[in-house]
Amino acid sequence: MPSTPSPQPARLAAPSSPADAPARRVRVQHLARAKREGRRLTMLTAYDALTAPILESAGVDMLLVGDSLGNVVLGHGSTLPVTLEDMERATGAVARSTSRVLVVADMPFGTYEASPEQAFASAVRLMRAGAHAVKLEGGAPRAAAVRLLTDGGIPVVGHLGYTPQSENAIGGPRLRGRGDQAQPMLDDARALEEAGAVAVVLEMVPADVAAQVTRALSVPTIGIGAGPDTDGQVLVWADMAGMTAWTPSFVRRFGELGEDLRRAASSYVRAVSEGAFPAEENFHRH
Ligand SMILES: Nc1nc(=O)c2c([nH]1)NC[C@@H]1CN(c3ccc(C(=O)N[C@@H](CCC(=O)O)C(=O)O)cc3)CN21
Ligand SMILES: CC(C)C(=O)C(=O)O
Ligand SMILES: [Mg+2]
Repeated sequence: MPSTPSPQPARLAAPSSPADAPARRVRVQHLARAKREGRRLTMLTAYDALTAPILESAGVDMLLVGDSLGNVVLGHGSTLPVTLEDMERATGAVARSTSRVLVVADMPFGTYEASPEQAFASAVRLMRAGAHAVKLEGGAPRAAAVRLLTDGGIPVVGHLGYTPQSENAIGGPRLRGRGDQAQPMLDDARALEEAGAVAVVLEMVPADVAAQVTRALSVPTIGIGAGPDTDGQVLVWADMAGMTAWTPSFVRRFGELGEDLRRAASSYVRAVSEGAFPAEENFHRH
C-alpha cells in the first residue's frame, strides 16, 4: 500500500470550535431589541462566495455588500462607477454562500436619488438577488424613498456622515457633523428613523456626535470611524484582515492576509521553478 497520506480537505467555511459558532441570525425586526438589550452588533463587508461563508462562520451579525466593491474588488478610484448589475452579482454570491447572516446590499450611486420610485425599482432588484435589506446614503432628502421602500416590505439602513457617493458635492473623506453640523446630522438621523430605517451607519463622525445620535435613536447606529459609543461597528473586510495596501486611520488590521497570500504565492512560484511541484502525490503516472 502506498504510504502517502490523502490530502486534508480544506474546511475553511465550517465552524470548528465553539468560538467559531455560527451567528444567530439577526433579523431586522430584532435590531431595535438588540439595541435595548445592549448587545453590540458586528458588521463586515463581503463581496463574494469565497469569503462570505468564512465571515459568517466567525459569528458576524451582518454582511454588507458594500459599494466599496468598486475600490476593493473592481479597481475603481471611487464608488461612483459601481453599477446595479455589479451589486446584484455580488449580492447573489454573498446570499447564495451564506445561510444565517443578515445580508445588507448598498444601493449604488445613481440608482435611488432621482425619486422614491426609482429607489423602489432598484431596491427590488437587490432583494431579488438575495439581500435582506438595502442601504442608501443621505438624510432627510432620502426620507420619502426610505418610507416607500419600508412600506413595500424592503428594510432600509441609512448612512450619514462621510457619504462617499457624494464626494464631488461635499468634498473628500474627513470628519462630518462637527460644530454647527451636529444638529443637522441629528435631524437627518431622526428623519431616517421616522421614515422607517432599521439602522443607521455613521461614517467619520466625531465620537461625541455619534454618541448623541445613538442616544437620540431607538434603532441601532453602526459606526465606522465614529468612536466607541455606537450600537455596532462595521469595517471593510479586506481592511480588517490586512489585505489592502493602505487603510483609513479608523481601521485596525486584525490580520495580515495580504502578506500571507503573497508568501503562499511566492512559495508556489519557487516550488514550480525548482521542479518541487507537482510532486508524486499530486499526479498519477498512469
Ligand atoms: N478599502 C476601503 N475601506 C473603506 O473604509 C472604504 C472604501 N474602501 N471605499 C469606500 C469608502 C471610502 N472610505 C474612505 C476613503 C478614504 C478615507 C481617507 O482618506 N481617510 C484618511 C483621511 C482622514 C481625515 O482627513 O480625517 C485617513 O487617514 O483615514 C477614509 C474613508 C471608506 N470606505
Ligand atoms: C464602509 C461601508 C459603511 C460602506 O458603505 C461600504 O463598504 O460601501
Ligand atoms: Mg457604501
